[in-house]
Parts: sequence; structure tokens; C-alpha cells
Amino acid sequence: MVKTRKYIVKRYFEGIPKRDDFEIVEYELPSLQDGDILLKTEWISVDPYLRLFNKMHPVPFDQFSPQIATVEESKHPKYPVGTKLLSNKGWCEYSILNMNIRDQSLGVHRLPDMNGLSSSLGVGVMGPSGVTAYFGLLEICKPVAGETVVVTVAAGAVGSIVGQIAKIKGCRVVGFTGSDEKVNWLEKELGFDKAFNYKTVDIEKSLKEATPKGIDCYFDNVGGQISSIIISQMNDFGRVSICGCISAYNEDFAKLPKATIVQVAVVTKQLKIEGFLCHRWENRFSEAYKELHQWIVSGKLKVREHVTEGFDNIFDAFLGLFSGENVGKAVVKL
Ligand SMILES: NC(=O)C1=CN([C@@H]2O[C@H](COP(=O)(O)OP(=O)(O)OC[C@H]3O[C@@H](n4cnc5c(N)ncnc54)[C@H](OP(=O)(O)O)[C@@H]3O)[C@@H](O)[C@H]2O)C=CC1
Ligand SMILES: C/C=C/C(C)=O
Repeated sequence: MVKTRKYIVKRYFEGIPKRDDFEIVEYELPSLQDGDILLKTEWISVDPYLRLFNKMHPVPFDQFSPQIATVEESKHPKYPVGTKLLSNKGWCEYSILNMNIRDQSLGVHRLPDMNGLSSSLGVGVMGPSGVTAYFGLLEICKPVAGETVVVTVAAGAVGSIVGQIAKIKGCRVVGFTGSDEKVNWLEKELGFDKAFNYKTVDIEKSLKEATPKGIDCYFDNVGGQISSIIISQMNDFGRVSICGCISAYNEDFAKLPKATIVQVAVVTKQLKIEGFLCHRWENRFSEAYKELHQWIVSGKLKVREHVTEGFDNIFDAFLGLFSGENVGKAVVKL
């Protein structure tokens, strides 16, 4: 018998998530049945969308999130001991999956070939964050060399990849982020042409100065007033990829502060604005992994992880997303 622990959401979040919205439950897993595999979790991803989709299930529910686990015992011939899987099994130490009766909501995938890279990247650049940046930028913004790309939440898991892909494609890249340390990292290490701390600069003025040829593409991770300002400064036929709006996730959507309307700019500049969920390109993920991997090993794409250690610290790692603690992808090592 294997003893395990998992986080259960016992109450919906109101405002910023609180530790006692969760309960940690310890229990024994049953013995394996035909088709079952026993998974030992190695890496857990904490993501803004856990906040956004908090009310998707009736409470209580097991906290979902991407995680990487290794098969420790197997009663399925195609998943021998040692196989590494990415799934949405969430915040738990061990779990059992039946691979004959596949639960689609768990999104179980074999880890792509990491060729020597850390398996933790399977929840980051070689996983959901990578495909979000890759397809969200290339398929929706379709940046062309010489164009100007702006990205918000630029030092995060998705934004830091977006900016670097745009540079690889020959664009001028401007990023907004929440600290001077992050600004330095973007400019000095990732090669952004310009980055700003949105907490301390005049956004409208700084953006104008940093984009002398205007803005052709905007990758929006944040929503709110900063996005309205960026959209209002776009060039004719600009493209906006709406990836997320983290500035609103802890707010009551019915009482959100007003942001400047963007319709005037959208109509007069004939902008294209499209939201997306990364799963849209699921059947093309391998294409993205191949190219992202090549960029990483050739040194064109730099990857940074913000690693928290230990099952008991998962909640703190999650909360850190909303105060800007992480630089790069936030992951928890079990
Ligand atoms: N559409 C899709 O399929 C997907 C969408 N997403 C979205 O992409 C965005 C980025 O996610 P991800 O890269 O994983 O997370 P990050 O690694 O970027 O972590 C969160 C960061 O958000 C910033 N932040 C937090 N609260 C606020 C706020 N109130 N205002 C402005 N910035 C804030 C902080 O950075 P800072 O210091 O810069 O403020 C923080 O470090 C999110 O909106 C997420 O929902 C992610 C994955 C898939
Ligand atoms: C799958 C993730 C979606 C968002 C909006 O974060």
C-alpha cells in the first residue's frame, strides 16, 4: 500500500487564494488493477489558470494542474516502470491512472523527447507554456521580421518565451514586467530591445518612445488598462493575441475597474484581436517542441525556472504568481 497526500480545494477562492481554501488529505492508494499505473509526482506546475478556472468544478475537488510523474509500478504493457508522463493530475504525491479507461480531462501525454534537458521543462517551455507562446504568437500575431512586438507579463513563463521567439523571427521586442530585476534580465540576458517596469514608468510615454515605428503585434498576458494603452498605440492592421488577463483573476468580474475602451482603435486601425487556449493546436504540439528544443540547445532560447521545493510549499509557490515572485516558469520539485 502506498501512502499519499493531495490538496483538495474545499472552498472557492474569493480575492487572493488563501491557504485554508485548501485541505491536505493523506490517504492510502488501493492496489493496482489491470490497466493501472502508479505515478510518483516529480514536478508540479503552478499556473495562473488554476485561479481563473477555480469555479469550474463543484467543491470539494482535487486541485488540478500540469505535473510530471514517473511510472513506479505498472499493470499496463505500454507504460512500463520509468515512463514519464505529463498530466493534469495536479497537486498530489502519488496517483493511480487507468490507461485503459482514459479520462480525457486529465490530458495525459508522454513527455516529449527531452534529449538531455531537465524533465521539469515538460511543464514549461517543452510543455504548456512553450506551446502557448509558440502558437499564440506565430499563429495569431504572425510576426514578420522588422515588425515591433509588445508583450506583457514579459518575464513570466509564457512572456519570456514569446519575446525571445519574436527576436528569433527578427522583430523589435518591447516587454512590460513588474520589477527592475526582471527588466534587467529581459534586456541584458534575453535580448529584448527594451523592457519597462510597469509599476514605475509612465506607460503611455515609455511605450511611444520605445516603439518609434508603432506596434504591429501585441501578445496580451495581463488585460486591464495597460492593454488598452498598448492597443491604442498599434499600427494599422496590427494583430493582438489575447493569451490571458492575470490582472483580473483575483477580482470580482462583475466589479472590475474600468479600462479605456479599445473599440475606436480596433475599428479605425482595422486591428485583428483573437483569444485562444493552447489546446487548440494539440495535434501540432510536437512541431513546436522540436523547434523549441533546437532553439534551446543552440542557445537562441534561454530558459529560466523558479523552483520551489516540497509538497508543503505548493500553495506558497502558487500565491507567489500573484505578487510577481517568479522569474520564468514557476515549478515545484517534489
Ligand atoms: N491561453 C492559454 O492557453 C494560456 C494562457 N496563459 C496565460 O498567460 C499569462 C501568463 O501566464 P504564465 O506565463 O504561466 O505565468 P507567469 O509565469 O507569467 O506568472 C505570473 C506573473 O504575472 C504577473 N502578475 C501577477 N499579478 C499581476 C497583476 N495583477 N498585474 C500585472 N501582472 C501581474 C507577475 O509578474 P510581474 O512581476 O511582471 O507583475 C507574475 O510573476 C496568464 O494570463 C495566463 O492565464 C497561460 C498558459 C496558457
Ligand atoms: C490553459 C490556460 C488558460 C489560461 C487563460 O491561463
